[in-house]
Amino acid sequence: MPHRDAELEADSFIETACAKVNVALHVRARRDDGYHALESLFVFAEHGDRLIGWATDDGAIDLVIDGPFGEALDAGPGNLVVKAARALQSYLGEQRGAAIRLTKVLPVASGIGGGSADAAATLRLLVRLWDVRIDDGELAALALDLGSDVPACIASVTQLVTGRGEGLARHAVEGLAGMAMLLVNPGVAVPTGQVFAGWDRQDRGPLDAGSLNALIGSGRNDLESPAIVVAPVIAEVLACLNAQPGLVLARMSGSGATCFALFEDDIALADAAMAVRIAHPDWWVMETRIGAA
Ligand SMILES: C[C@](O)(CO)[C@H](O)COP(=O)(O)OP(=O)(O)OC[C@H]1O[C@@H](n2ccc(N)nc2=O)[C@H](O)[C@@H]1O
Ligand SMILES: Nc1ncnc2c1ncn2[C@@H]1O[C@H](COP(=O)(O)OP(=O)(O)OP(=O)(O)O)[C@@H](O)[C@H]1O
Repeated sequence: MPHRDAELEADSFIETACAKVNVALHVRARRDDGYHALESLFVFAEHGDRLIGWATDDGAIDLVIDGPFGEALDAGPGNLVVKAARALQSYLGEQRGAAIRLTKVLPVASGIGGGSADAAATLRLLVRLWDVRIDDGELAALALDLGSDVPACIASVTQLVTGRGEGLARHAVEGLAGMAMLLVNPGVAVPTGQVFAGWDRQDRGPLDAGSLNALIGSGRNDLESPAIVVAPVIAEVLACLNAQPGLVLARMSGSGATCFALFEDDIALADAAMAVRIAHPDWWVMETRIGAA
């Protein structure tokens, strides 16, 4: 029997788990629950991990992982895809299961929320596969239980995010959507908790996300310094990006180590991507653009 391309099968659904980028990330306070109160502008890249899924009748959640960063990940119960599926099943009392293939394109533990985006994409995928309805607020609560970045990854559009990650407001900034963006990771996994623990507890003030100029001029990533202590190579990535012609902004995303660079146009983006790849062939480089507001 000829091999059928899985993507052509009528009963499968596909979701993209787009990379999250914190254009600015202001840490305002350490909360009593140990988490930090943030103010951050989240944007999403047009590219990310890919999930394809089929509904099954036996209640099992079967995950297989491939892709360039697939080997770094276990497909067992600790995987955020499996955790998200189990959480939704138990919330819904759902008897059906799913077979899911995750193609891991984004580096793991890298500040661009790959795992969080996978968890959110899994929730979206299963809601479609199982044809179930769930209230937005209930879905957001399920998502927050899986990780602070997961609620914002459900909609994967530009949002102003506050609190630990639970305060979400859609927030278009003129000029941002469609902007050429380079993501660069030097290959060092940086644990989020360790970076927050290194924050010096100095509140450097609120985020002004009113315009691109404000985000560039007065926006910060307060986790940059503690992340550089954990992974000094981040400073090298930033220096390399800051030296590229046509640059609009270079900054670290999340808790690192991935840094992003926004460019004036596609040519500057392509030139910078090539320059970084030649200078640092071992770094991960992705050319993309900022998705819809
Ligand atoms: C740095 C960001 O990526 C910015 O978008 C997020 O705040 C982190 O989100 P995340 O990776 O989903 O983080 P979680 O899995 O919820 O938390 C990992 C660890 O990071 C720390 N953490 C996380 C979020 C937050 N607002 N304050 C924290 O202090 C906590 O020590 C927590 O145990
Ligand atoms: N499907 C998954 N993809 C990536 N990481 C996963 C996944 N499942 C579990 N994990 C675990 O989750 C942790 C965080 O992964 P993730 O890639 O989301 O980090 P991050 O990019 O630093 O996120 P953030 O920007 O939210 O801090 C890793 O230690 C990883 O082992």
